[in-house]
Amino acid sequence: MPAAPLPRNEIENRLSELPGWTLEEDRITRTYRLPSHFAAAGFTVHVAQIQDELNHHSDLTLGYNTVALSVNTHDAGGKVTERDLALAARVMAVAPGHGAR
Ligand SMILES: C[C@H](O)[C@H](O)[C@H]1CNC2=NC(N)=NC(=O)C2=N1
Repeated sequence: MPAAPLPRNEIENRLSELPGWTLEEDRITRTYRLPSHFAAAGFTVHVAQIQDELNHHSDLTLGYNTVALSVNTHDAGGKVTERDLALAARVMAVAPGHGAR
């Protein structure tokens, strides 16, 4: 998958298809709220599995009942690329199954 930095307008356009995800200082971020701490921990493990599968890893933070992701592409100098958006889309697809919103 290409790891070329994307222009801001393209990122913003693509984020319109990723509800809740925002662009903050060359990172895309999203905080999910879960029904319980245990659900949040399980969601964290699932996200880690997806990240290893994609070989693309966010800063993944587990809170009491939240899971926060913040990601850009290190190999592209810390800029947002298709790889970040692909990760966000995969996470978005599995979130409902965990009760994450
Ligand atoms: C060697 C390994 O393939 C690279 O370091 C991978 C691992 N996970 C990664 N994660 C992120 N966010 N950006 C990268 O460029 C990246 N590269």
